[in-house]
Amino acid sequence: MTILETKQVCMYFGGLKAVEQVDMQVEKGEIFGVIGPNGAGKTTFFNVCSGNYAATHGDVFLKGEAITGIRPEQIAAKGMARTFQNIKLFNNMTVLDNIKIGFHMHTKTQLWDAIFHTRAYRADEEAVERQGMELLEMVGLSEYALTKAGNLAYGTQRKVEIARALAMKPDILLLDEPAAGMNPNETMQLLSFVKMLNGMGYTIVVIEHDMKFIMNLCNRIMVLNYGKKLFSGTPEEVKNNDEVIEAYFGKPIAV
Ligand SMILES: Nc1ncnc2c1ncn2[C@@H]1O[C@H](COP(=O)(O)OP(=O)(O)OP(=O)(O)O)[C@@H](O)[C@H]1O
Repeated sequence: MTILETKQVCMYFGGLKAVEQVDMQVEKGEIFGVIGPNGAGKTTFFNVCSGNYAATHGDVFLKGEAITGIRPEQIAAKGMARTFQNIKLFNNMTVLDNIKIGFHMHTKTQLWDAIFHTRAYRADEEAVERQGMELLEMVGLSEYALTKAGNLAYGTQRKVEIARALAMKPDILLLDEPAAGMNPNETMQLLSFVKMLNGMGYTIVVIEHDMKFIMNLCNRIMVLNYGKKLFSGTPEEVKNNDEVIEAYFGKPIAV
């Protein structure tokens, strides 16, 4: 079953064709990679998929439903969550409080309830606290629940950010350069973490520059170059494709 599909997606900034006629199909349960040289259009393409940008042309489908042009929070509510290149945690809040923010999307209480601490508000707070702890336990981060996010090692912050995206109860998770700035040890741990999430049933689409990471992680990979899809295939096929090798400045891809 196709969970995320783009058809002829284009994104232009004035005369600049950042994304040009990209077709992509991500199947349920897979880890799908998006790679390409700097400026190839990867992040712009993600922004179109997640509703942060409205495509100039083309369509995006989530679980068969057209989501082109609808707002990011509506797309998130339909089952797509994402992380960004820069970590966006609240550093002065605990890990648990950061996670709880993700859950509040699903609670029914209003501002009124929060101000007056109504029974409904207290019940929601308790439920969110419990679900937050359950989520942290599920992903192996419960020991950090009461630690301030800003005090965590960089690699752990990244995991917490991914865990917070899971609070939105997504079917599909888009990760934009999750290994950026990590040391080799943190990258290895992140690889296991993402594989574990995939084992739990989450479909994952990931942009990454670290070739070793992407080749070891993904079932299939799409290569973008100058906004266009250059090639799509298994890691083995990508590694051996002449056009892909050429796009990476004529060098064989080191993995
Ligand atoms: N908001 C914007 N306004 C104008 N041009 C933009 C905007 N966002 C991206 N671009 C341009 O679109 C092209 C694609 O950029 P994008 O960031 O999507 O590439 P990328 O493949 O993600 O690059 P990197 O690997 O360096 O993150 C680049 O030429 C970039 O300068």
